[in-house]
Amino acid sequence: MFWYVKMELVLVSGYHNGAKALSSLYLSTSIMNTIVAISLFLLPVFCLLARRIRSSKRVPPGSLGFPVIGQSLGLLRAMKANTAEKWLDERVQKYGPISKLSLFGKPTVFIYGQAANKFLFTSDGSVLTSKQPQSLKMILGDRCLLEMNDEDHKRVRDTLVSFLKPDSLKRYVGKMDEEVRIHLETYWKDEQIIKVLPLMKTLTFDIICSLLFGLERGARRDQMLHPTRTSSSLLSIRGENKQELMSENEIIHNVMLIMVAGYATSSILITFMVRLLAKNPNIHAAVLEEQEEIAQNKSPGESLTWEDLGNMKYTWRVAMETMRMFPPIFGGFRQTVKDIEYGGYLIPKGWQIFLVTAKTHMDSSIFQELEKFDPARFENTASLPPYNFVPFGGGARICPGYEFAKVETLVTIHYLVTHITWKLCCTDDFFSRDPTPVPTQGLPIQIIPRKPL
Ligand code: HEM
Repeated sequence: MFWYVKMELVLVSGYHNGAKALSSLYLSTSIMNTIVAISLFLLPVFCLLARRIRSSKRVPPGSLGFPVIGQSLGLLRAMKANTAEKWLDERVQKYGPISKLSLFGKPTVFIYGQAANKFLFTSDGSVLTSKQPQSLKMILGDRCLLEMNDEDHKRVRDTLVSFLKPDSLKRYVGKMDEEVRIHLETYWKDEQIIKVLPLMKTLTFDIICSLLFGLERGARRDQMLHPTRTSSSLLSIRGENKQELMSENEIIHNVMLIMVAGYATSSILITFMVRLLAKNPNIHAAVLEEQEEIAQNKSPGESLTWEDLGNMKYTWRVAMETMRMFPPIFGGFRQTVKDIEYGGYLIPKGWQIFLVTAKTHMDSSIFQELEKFDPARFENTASLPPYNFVPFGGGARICPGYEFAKVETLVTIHYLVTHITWKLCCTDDFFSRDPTPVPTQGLPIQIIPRKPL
């Protein structure tokens, strides 16, 4: 702008002062031209620099730490020591609710809270993609749901979810009932001391093998550990016109995902319910009362039905309160597709977002008396403000195994409370995160049979 005004002044003075002024005008014009050329060249550079300076000012506070390592070891150590909440609270105190750090080799922004949950669950693939840390990707494969987005994600998810819908689940109840009984008869007998977590992992693994992959007890189940030899029912999935709905890689990678996502989470939920019921005799008594009422209407050996599960409302509240206090999954990762603004900060394209979804479960402005194990909180779930209680995530990626997990948990707790009692044998009350919560020594308990199965 400046060069243009100056040239106009020179032109006006040249009109009044003759030839001398005219030559001066030519000189000024050529200088002006040079300035214009330089300015045109520098302007974009200047704009770029200005943008960079502005952007870097708006990236959230915090430090990216050492290259590659960043804060990964600090977080992993805190999780092992069961001090992850404290570790995160210290970050919040130091940097505020949104801060940058580096996790698993990537620049990351840590966010939490109801608004953060809503943002993550409602953002589509044009803003955030699902990308897991490299280590998880190597285990599960790059064609599993957690690595897929938009149309691809929808296609594969719709196919998988058909196996997990209530219509399919209604047919599973009898089979689940059988798996649970055989498991309890085999491992939970006499007055012995057993470890709950490894046994629950065996049970939930067996249930998935049998119900989702059609693998009955015996050597064939071991094949699931070698996915390339899998002959699961998922492999035979076809569309209405017999066309293939998923590629072979997609089937293999999602079989792996369902195995891991399905058995590692439900086993934790049931293990922590066993722990909390032992510590809260009144709640154990109320669960027993509900389950005995159902058991009394059954003839010996008759299995539970879908309708019976609908009558286990109190027991499911106990499960929800267990997941509030000890969520099997306490957070997740996404990646930005473009520069985005969140909470007044800029999160650059390609950065990781680390959202600790379950931090709202331990927010005293949402749940009173946080440390109290109180299933009554869930008597009226409609009164809970949205995006605060999110053990199964939310939005397009909400856990498709939610109903499946509910059925296996209710069936297992039914047979546990009606057939045995137990007391904790742990010498401490400790658990670490790996990344799911893991009680000391797998939670040893002394079992006392009540009545035979
Ligand atoms: C108590 C039990 C369970 C809990 C607490 C749980 C929790 C979750 C959460 C929080 C997510 C969302 C992760 C994210 O947004 O990044 C998720 C996803 C998933 N869960 Fe579960 N889950 C459980 C049981 C199961 C079971 C039994 C299955 C299968 C039989 C299963 C299969 C999956 C799959 C396939 C996904 C990925 C969905 C997608 O990306 O679209 N889960 N689960």
